Amino acid sequence: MIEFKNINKSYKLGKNNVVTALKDINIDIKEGSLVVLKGASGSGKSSILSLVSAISKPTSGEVIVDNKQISKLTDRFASEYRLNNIGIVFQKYNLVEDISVEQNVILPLIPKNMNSDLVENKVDAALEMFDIKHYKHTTVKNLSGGEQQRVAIARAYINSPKIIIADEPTANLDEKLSLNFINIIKDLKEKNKTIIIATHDPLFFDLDIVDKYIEMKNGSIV
Ligand SMILES: Nc1ncnc2c1ncn2[C@@H]1O[C@H](COP(=O)(O)OP(=O)(O)OP(=O)(O)O)[C@@H](O)[C@H]1O
Repeated sequence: MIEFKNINKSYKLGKNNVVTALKDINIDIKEGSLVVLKGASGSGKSSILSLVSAISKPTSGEVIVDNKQISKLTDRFASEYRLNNIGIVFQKYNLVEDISVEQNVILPLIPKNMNSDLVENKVDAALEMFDIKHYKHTTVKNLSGGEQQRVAIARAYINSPKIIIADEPTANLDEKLSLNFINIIKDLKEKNKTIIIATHDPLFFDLDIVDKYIEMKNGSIV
C-alpha cells in the first residue's frame, strides 16, 4: 500500500551545506498494518513521515501510495491527497487553543463543503469514539495534555483517512495516558487503518500489535 523506492532526501541549507536526512530507503507497508519507526533524534524518522504525507518531496526515488506516485504530485494535488488519505497526530498536537474542541475537530471538514447535519454527526461520532464528547464545547486550552491529544486524534480521524501518522505521540504523556494512547491505536488498527508511529518511547518496543519495526540510524535503515 505504501512503498518507498530508493528514497534519498537532502536539505540544502546553504551553498556548500547539504544535510542528508535519508539514504537509499526502501520500505513496503501493507494496508491495515502498524509500523513503528525507531531511532535516535535526527536519524530520519520525521522525514519519512513527511514524505508519506506529501508534506515534502524526495530528492530522488519514488513514494507510492495505493499505486499512485505521490512524490510527483503538485502542491494542490498533494494537499488534496493529504486531506483525503492522511490523519496526522503531531507531538504538540497543533490544536487551535482558543477555540472549542468541536471547532478544532471540524477543521479538516471545512474544505469538503458538507451539509451541517452530516458535519455534526461526524464530529459527534469522532468525539464519542475518543471519549471526549463531554468537552465538545470546551475551549481547548482548558483541557489537560491527554485530553488535548484525544482531540488531536479525533481531528486526525474525522475524514476517515486510510493512513494515520503520529510523530512522538507519547512524548508529552505520562505512562497511564501513553497506555491509553496504545489502546486507541489498537482500536484504529481494528478499523483496518494503516498506522505509522515515529517514537523513542520504549512502551512501543515490545508490542504484539506492531507488524513491523523500522530502525533508523543516520538516515539509513539498520
Ligand atoms: N527542514 C529541514 N531543513 C534542514 N534540515 C532538516 C530539516 N528537517 C530535517 N532536517 C535534518 O535531517 C535529519 C533527519 O531529521 P528528522 O527530523 O527526519 O529526524 P528524526 O529522527 O525525526 O529526529 P527527531 O526524533 O529529533 O524528530 C537531521 O539531521 C535534521 O537536522
